[in-house]
Amino acid sequence: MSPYAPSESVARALDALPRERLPALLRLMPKAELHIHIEGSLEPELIFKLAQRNGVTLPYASVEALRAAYAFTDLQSFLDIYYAGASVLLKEADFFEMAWAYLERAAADNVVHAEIFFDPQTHTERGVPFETVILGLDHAVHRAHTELGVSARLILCFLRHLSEEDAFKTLEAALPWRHHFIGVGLDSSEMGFPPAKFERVFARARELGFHIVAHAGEEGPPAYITEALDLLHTERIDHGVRCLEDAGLVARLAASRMPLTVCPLSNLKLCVFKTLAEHNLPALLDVGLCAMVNSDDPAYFGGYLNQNFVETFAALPQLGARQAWQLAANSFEASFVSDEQKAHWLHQLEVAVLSA
Ligand SMILES: Nc1ncnc2[nH]cnc12
Ligand SMILES: [Zn+2]
Repeated sequence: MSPYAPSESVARALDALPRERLPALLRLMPKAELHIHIEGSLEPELIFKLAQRNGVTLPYASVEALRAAYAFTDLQSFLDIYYAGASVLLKEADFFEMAWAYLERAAADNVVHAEIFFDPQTHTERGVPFETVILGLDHAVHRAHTELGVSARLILCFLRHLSEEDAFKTLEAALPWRHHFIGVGLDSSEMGFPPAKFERVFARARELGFHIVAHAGEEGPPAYITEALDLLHTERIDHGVRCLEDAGLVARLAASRMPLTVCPLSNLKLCVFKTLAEHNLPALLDVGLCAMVNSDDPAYFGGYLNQNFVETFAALPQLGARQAWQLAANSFEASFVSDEQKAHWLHQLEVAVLSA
């Protein structure tokens, strides 16, 4: 059961909202974004600008040619282009500019809080120091707080196609900047790289006091979700949409209010679901799971957070104002902030519904 059910007056307002006013509510309601890879917010225009500034040659002739290559068949076909795009990031100013652009877009979508993934190994293996990455991102995070009123935190992700030893080295190299990130995660190619491979490095991260999240059940089987829970002791599951294939797992996730950071447009573009109309988000909510909507890699998947909300609700008539509330409330519940902060945003959500 969600601890954030709407009050009676808010429930009445949600039930009375005409369907044509739903997109406006989705846009204006405050929400948290908990699954966004900052390298996945790098727009083609910025890729070309940074390539020119840094003297990096791209295997695409133009912005249009690059965009035309965004026709993915699965996760790996996307990751190949995503890592190529990230190769233009060399200087602290580049990381700042990328994160600032995302945070400005997030603010425009009424995102009041973002927990942002970054992939240090994508950069350190090209010779970019960890310090360059973290200082650029941290600068944008601070500026977003003062200039945009958006709170943001960073989560360091290990690439699961690399070794656990490499992840250990990355964690140790990051420790001088440990106050600049709040958690560790696990991303990149899922199939064939089960969470078990990273059990020891996540144990070390937990010992150090970091929050723990992991991608699981995006393309991989429900067993990977169970492993992430049992071996990595995750506090959230990123994606997790394949959990519905295992009824026992669903009962466990629901009973523990384990958050699932669902990314509908990502699932569509990576062919996890053939159409948005077939997405299982309504089913996830119906069985009582703490799911919410996120953009994953918005520059590659056709939209930022509000676009994800609006397109998903347009495709799925089962999703109405009650579900909009639930998804926003779940995003606050699942965030790594204080209960006082969550209560504050929930109040803002009530105000937004009553004025919609
Ligand atoms: N959707 C995704 N799954 C796994 N790794 C990723 N890295 C960036 N986006 C990702
Ligand atoms: Zn992701």
